[in-house]
Amino acid sequence: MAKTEHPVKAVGWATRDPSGVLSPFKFSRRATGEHDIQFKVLYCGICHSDLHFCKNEWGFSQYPMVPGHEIVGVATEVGSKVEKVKVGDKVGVGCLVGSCRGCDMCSQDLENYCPKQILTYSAIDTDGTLTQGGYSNIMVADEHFVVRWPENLPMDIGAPLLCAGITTYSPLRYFGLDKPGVHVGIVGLGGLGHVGVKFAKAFGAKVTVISTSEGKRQEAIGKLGADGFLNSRDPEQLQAAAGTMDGIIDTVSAVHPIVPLINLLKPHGKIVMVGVPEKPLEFGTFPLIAGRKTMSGSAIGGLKETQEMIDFAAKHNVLPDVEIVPVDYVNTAMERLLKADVKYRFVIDIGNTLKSD
Ligand SMILES: NC(=O)c1ccc[n+]([C@@H]2O[C@H](COP(=O)([O-])OP(=O)(O)OC[C@H]3O[C@@H](n4cnc5c(N)ncnc54)[C@H](O)[C@@H]3O)[C@@H](O)[C@H]2O)c1
Ligand SMILES: [Zn+2]
Ligand SMILES: [Zn+2]
Repeated sequence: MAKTEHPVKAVGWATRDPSGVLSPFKFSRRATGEHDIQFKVLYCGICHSDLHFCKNEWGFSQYPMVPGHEIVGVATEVGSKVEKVKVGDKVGVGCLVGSCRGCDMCSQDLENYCPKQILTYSAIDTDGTLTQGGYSNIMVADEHFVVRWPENLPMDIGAPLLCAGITTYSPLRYFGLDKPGVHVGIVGLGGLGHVGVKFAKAFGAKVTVISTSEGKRQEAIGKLGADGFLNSRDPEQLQAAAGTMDGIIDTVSAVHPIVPLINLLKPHGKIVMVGVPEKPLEFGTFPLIAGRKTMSGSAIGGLKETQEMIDFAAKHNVLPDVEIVPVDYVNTAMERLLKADVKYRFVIDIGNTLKSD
């Protein structure tokens, strides 16, 4: 029988069932092991994956669930063998808290593709208990899965980099969309999309935002620095841009047409799916065949690359646009997220608004 009680008392906001409604929740965290870092959570971003998970839209949610995988705070206790940080240092945890550390993927710093990876919440930990995420006052994780937080990076604004940041940074890098001279399309201007635009611009690429919301045109170009904007509901605009892009990162969270996007690619162009709609997408193969195009997917990033991404963001001032909210606003935030009514990421001010008793 799995042990369910740990010695460290914790509080958070959890959902108990696929209604997805979150409410205060008392639970426990394990004692700090020799390789562990325990930290006081100060900020946690709200990712659309939290919403998919809360409502069991992917079919593998485990309850009760404290979501949150864009977690930033300050180390309060470190195990005797921890080398990465000391008490008082700023730290972050993203989507992963464990992996096998020995497989082919792990040995290439790709813990994100380890078959035994352990997600930050809604997963079974090595001791048989459920992992719980960052909508909580305290966190503990093996130092391997903890990121050192750069001194000059604000913790509130920077928190979304731990998922939205790495999820766009990693495919831009891996698929060679990280240099001047390449034309990158970013589909969906939400949490992931807006950070993707900022990273692609920081790499020197030409960036076109592809969105269903005409209202985002001005902001995409004027504020986020995109070079162009395509309204994906306007076939004429899409036709005019056909065959112009080297790569596309698709961040859309719901079912949407793919063929018009594939048509935007040059021959040998690549479309990388990072959004995870709850139902399958449909597409014919002709648009891929014509021009030997590639369709791929990408999941977050390994820990080495996550640290590299955070350091790059701090150095090049790649900062998410956030709306900071108190923890008791989280259900409203989820409703607004579903309606794409946020510019562009909610971050919960855990440190100042989550009561610890
Ligand atoms: N691959 C990964 O590792 C990874 C990591 C994080 C998030 N995700 C997934 O990426 C997706 C986006 O996450 P996010 O946090 O940026 O979400 P978000 O809600 O902030 O952004 C999603 C965007 O998609 C747009 N959109 C929604 N429905 C649409 C439709 N039918 N047609 C066109 N556009 C539509 C919204 O307007 C919004 O701009 C989610 O599915 C999330 O689960 C994947
Ligand atoms: Zn996420
Ligand atoms: Zn592994």
